[in-house]
Amino acid sequence: MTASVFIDGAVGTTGLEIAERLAGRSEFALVTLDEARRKDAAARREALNEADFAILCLPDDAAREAVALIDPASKVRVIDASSAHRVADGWTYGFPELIGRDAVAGAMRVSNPGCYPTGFLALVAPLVRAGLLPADWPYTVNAVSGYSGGGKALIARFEADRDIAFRDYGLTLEHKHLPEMQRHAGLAYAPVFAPAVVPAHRGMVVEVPLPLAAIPGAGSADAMRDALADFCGDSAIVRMGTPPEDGEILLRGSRAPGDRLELFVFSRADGSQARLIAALDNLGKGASGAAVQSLNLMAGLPETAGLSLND
Ligand SMILES: NC(=O)C1=CN([C@@H]2O[C@H](COP(=O)(O)OP(=O)(O)OC[C@H]3O[C@@H](n4cnc5c(N)ncnc54)[C@H](OP(=O)(O)O)[C@@H]3O)[C@@H](O)[C@H]2O)C=CC1
Ligand SMILES: CC(=O)N[C@@H](CCC(=O)OP(=O)(O)O)C(=O)O
Repeated sequence: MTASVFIDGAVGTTGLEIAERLAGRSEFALVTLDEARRKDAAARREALNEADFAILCLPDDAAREAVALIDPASKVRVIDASSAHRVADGWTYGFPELIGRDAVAGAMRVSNPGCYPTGFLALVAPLVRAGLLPADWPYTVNAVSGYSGGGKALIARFEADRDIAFRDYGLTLEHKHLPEMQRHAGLAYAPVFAPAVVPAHRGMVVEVPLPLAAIPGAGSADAMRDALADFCGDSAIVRMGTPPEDGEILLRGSRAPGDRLELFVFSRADGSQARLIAALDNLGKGASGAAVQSLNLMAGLPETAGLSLND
């Protein structure tokens, strides 16, 4: 049977990439609103309520508005790519590797994780669960993203001003991703989060530095590698990266789209310090790839269908 899918925000950065991943798939039929009607509340209400699945690729306020347009009796199942519902009651956090594939498969309302939290949570949550990192340590997250992470507005800005070599931001220390990082890793404190943007279209590197010798109860770097490998299991999407022989992880301006998330643990020979690093595509496992993975599970299909998992 073919399921209908309405992407609200279909011409935005995330929406377009989801449509690309669904194109040509016979299991899904895309419902589209033309340019004149795509922001019309009545047209959106009808499309939202009649679809089998609605994927919200909208700013937070518009995503909340879309949910309010849904009749409680509607059969529609929702995946929200925005940050509006990531710690909200009644929503399942769409990180199947962390929350459980069955939980996502059975959910009516799924909130897609943020791109930075995807990297952070994959590194830290399994180690907290395994007792290798304490829940009450004040963690730090350093991250760089390609400019598509900021949607159409940031893409336009970076493409208009080729002189920006590095953009440090989040300087109020109140980034919207902090609540989901804290909640879904089960931490006592929100991490100190230092995000930045570089002049690459897509891709991101998320890093958690660990002064292991000073962290009460921290496990060894080897034990962390083993625990993260267990977390990856036989997933085709999340895997341990091969440590680079040249000792560097590059985010190339020409990075191809991809839906993988790769995890690394680097450490000093004396074991006193480690750096946990996650590499992903902000538009892949960080957004559109994750939404399609959850959609696949909700539709009872293999989780990797339509995803780009080539090296
Ligand atoms: N880019 C990324 O890497 C990631 C994005 N996200 C999240 O996904 C969501 C979408 O982001 P992104 O695709 O980057 O953003 P974009 O700005 O690229 O796209 C958003 C789209 O929503 C449309 N829109 C805005 N308001 C309404 C409305 N009231 N009704 C219908 N359409 C509307 C916009 O229209 P118009 O074209 O006219 O502006 C635009 O096409 C955001 O919440 C974002 O935070 C999450 C993870 C990663
Ligand atoms: C580079 C850049 O600006 N990135 C965005 C986050 C992208 C993302 O994950 O989107 P959500 O808004 O859905 O969480 C930011 O820092 O706000």
